[in-house]
Amino acid sequence: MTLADLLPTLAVSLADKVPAHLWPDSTTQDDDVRVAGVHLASLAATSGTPINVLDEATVRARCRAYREVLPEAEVAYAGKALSCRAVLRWVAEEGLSLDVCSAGELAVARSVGFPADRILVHGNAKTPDDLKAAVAYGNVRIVVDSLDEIDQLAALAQTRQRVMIRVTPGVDGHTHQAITTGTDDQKFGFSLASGAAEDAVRRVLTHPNLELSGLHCHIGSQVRRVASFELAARRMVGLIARLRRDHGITIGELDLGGGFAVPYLPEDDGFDLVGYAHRLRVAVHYECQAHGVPVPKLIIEPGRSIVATAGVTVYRVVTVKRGATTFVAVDGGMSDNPRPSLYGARYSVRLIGRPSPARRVLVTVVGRHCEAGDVLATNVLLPADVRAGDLLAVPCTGAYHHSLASNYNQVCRPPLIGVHDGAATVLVRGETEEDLLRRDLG
Ligand SMILES: Cc1ncc(COP(=O)(O)O)c(C=O)c1O
Ligand SMILES: N[C@@H](CCCC[NH3+])C(=O)O
Repeated sequence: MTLADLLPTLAVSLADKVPAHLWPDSTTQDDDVRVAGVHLASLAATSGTPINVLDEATVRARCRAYREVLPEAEVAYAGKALSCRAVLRWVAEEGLSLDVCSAGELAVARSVGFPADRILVHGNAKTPDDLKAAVAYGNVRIVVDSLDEIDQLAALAQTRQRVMIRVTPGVDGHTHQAITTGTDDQKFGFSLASGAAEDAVRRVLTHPNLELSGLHCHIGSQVRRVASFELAARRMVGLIARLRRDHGITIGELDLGGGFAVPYLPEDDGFDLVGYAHRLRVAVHYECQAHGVPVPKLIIEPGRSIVATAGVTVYRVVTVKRGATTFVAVDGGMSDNPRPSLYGARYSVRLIGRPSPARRVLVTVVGRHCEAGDVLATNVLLPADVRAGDLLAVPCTGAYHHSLASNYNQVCRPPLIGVHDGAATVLVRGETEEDLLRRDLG
């Protein structure tokens, strides 16, 4: 065999290997992808497709990484990224707290006995049911987001209720507009610049059954720039100092939210967690010293970065249409992953389950839904002989996939399958048509 014979094969195997940092920690790649020792193609053969696969060890490792870099902080997992009993048990066991944003997320927390004093309840428009569920849970912290909510909560609370105030610090996270939450003039929080945040503090103080335990801000999701987090932290400490000066209040807890970016594409850098922790600590301590206020207990709320790279989705190719663009259509789509249509999100994709010596070509992977915008990945390299029946694996699907999934076109939501030590366990079963029909009382 000559080198020329070998080169295409070499190129093929290199092209197929989506870089390791996009997969769960335990992944090995050859013709197939194995996660925690489980062959994804075999799993797809037995479980059907699409499937969302989740590596327990990766979730636990990310939890530990946050606790290690900021041991003095409370780390609250933002359950909106992926909320199910198993994941909440894992994060509870790893010593994390939990951020929930609805009565439904609280119900999942309750079902695993998540400790109340480690729960933070968010939401810009908490319904009366959300507030009742939060109060009934007992000893949670409720992050209030409007003057209406403050009064409603005060009317509901039987005993003293701990609250935090969500502040909009006027900081741009430089992320997609739909997930930018720290700038002024938007639906979340009380603006710092306009004085609304101080008005909210005053309102809380008028209610003797509300106890102000801290301040909160969250500048957005998939934020890469540490400088944005730093700026938000500095502004929040400035507010803490003003509250002490003008109202004699000492703020004990400062929650700086989540939003830490993860890589989705080979060229994406990972988030510099160690650098973040260092710069945040320095910024908070420096500002506190400058203003002469005690350093509050810090809280952070990572969601995506705890679960995103722990997840892989496996689809089966239904059909391939070759034209100016090659459309590879799979058996899922915007119902299990609306992120490309919502945020123009991009993904890496690879063929699994069979070797292919064919040259690599640029294709667009699309879903099965009745919308031209139902695209999963544009311009990804797949073997030119990709065909119906093939399996495709998409990494980085642990966050905001299972939790954002819908039943569009009456398509059943896929199962969530946990993998650990060579074993696969169904964590959340896939929906069936009976599930869908059970709700339809017509
Ligand atoms: C209040 C709050 N905290 C934490 C998060 C978690 O963000 P991420 O999943 O980007 O870490 C969010 C979502 O953006 C949020 O709204
Ligand atoms: N759903 C968004 C993140 C929302 C963040 C929650 N506040 C995403 O997939 O990127």
